[in-house]
Amino acid sequence: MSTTQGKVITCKAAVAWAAKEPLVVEEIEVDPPKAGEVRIHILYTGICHTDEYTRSGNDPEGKFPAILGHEGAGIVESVGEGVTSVKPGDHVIPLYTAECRECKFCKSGKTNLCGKVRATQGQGLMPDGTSRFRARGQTVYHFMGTSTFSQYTVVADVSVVKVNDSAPFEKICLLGCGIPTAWGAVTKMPGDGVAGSNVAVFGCGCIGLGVINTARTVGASRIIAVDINPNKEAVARSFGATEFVNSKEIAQSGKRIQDYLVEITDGGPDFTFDCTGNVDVMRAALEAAHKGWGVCTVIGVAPAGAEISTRPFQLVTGRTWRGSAFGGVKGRTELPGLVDDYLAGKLEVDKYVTHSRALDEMNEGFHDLHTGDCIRCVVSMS
Ligand SMILES: NC(=O)C1=CN([C@@H]2O[C@H](COP(=O)(O)OP(=O)(O)OC[C@H]3O[C@@H](n4cnc5c(N)ncnc54)[C@H](OP(=O)(O)O)[C@@H]3O)[C@@H](O)[C@H]2O)C=CC1
Ligand SMILES: N[C@@H](CCC(=O)N[C@@H](CSC=O)C(=O)NCC(=O)O)C(=O)O
Ligand SMILES: [Zn+2]
Ligand SMILES: [Zn+2]
Repeated sequence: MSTTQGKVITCKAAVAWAAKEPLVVEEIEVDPPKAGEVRIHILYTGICHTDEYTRSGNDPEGKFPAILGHEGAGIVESVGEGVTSVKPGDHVIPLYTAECRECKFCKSGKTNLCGKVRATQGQGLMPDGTSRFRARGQTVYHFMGTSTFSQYTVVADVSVVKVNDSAPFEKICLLGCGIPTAWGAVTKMPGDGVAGSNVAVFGCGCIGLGVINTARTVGASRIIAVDINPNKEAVARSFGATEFVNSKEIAQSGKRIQDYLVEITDGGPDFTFDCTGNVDVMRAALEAAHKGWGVCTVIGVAPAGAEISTRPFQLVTGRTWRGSAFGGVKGRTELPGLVDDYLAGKLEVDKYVTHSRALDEMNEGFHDLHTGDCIRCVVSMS
């Protein structure tokens, strides 16, 4: 039994006190897990663009003060009553997409979206409607059911998965979001799959590069990377892109990027992916997709109030617009296998970690996201 079991833990966390403000690394109090909950000692966390999206005030579900972070890995410190799926000492990854295996969504076999804790998660609360975090005497909200920017966090038992304990935490934290999101968006494509097809990927950040890498792994023919930053060409090619298009240059030449892509691919790529969160890009990605069968997958998360539009004719003429959350991956069922694949050298992870930071440098880590050469910044929480 751990010496902290059943007690309030005082530790450090990066607190987002208000939208648009830098995070403040300070002492917080973390309550013990209640029934059906798990308290985790977080060792490493990645910073995803979605954390920045919420910090910046663009998330309609954003609540403040909050502890952000959803791409972490750590060790179970203690469990609440009735928890049998994990135990103290287990190496785990928190899941922002829960998997209860009992709800209508889980039982449908059609989606990875679980309904068990999603409503309270969106309110920044645990399933009983309360928070386990306090700072400066105030209640602090949870985020995405994970809050990995704290040295200790509490999650629902359906929102955590035990993984192979020989895997390095500083790498497998990326299995909490970026890697499965990209991997699943490609490998779980409905229909005949992406092998042998032409693909266009808009946005060459962690997600876009992961989509490119997975498309290469499954045997796509042409993989066209599209970004506004010319420096992304080399990195996109190193992840498997066969071509690079600077969409800013295409626009400056007076052409729409979708028309250009249709032109150079004899009718359009078979599969396109938005990995930017920009609704104009989502439209271009849909309209670039091949008439009759092209499929556009939206992965990017758009700001509050933004809406997508296109002429319905684009859909009438056989293009499909779909979306993908956490790559369609069922975390408790599939993440252990993905971690094992990483350990077996079958799944790329290391190459995405370009920057490392200490917890006290969390804001510098957010700054890294905007430098153009950062795929993922991993923060050491100790
Ligand atoms: N659906 C899901 O489950 C998930 C969604 N996401 C979302 O996916 C998106 C990508 O995340 P991530 O890879 O971490 O973010 P990044 O910011 O690292 O990557 C986005 C990339 O898109 C580029 N870009 C921006 N505008 C355009 C444009 N008009 N045309 C082409 N490229 C453009 C950016 O360039 P520059 O750097 O120059 O701005 C950057 O290279 C985000 O919206 C994120 O919130 C993330 C994880 C899971
Ligand atoms: N809170 C936002 C929506 C944010 C969103 O779409 N999140 C993605 C994961 S992004 C990870 O980096 C997701 O999984 N969505 C499914 C879900 O159930 O949230 C808003 O309200 O617009
Ligand atoms: Zn994310
Ligand atoms: Zn469920």
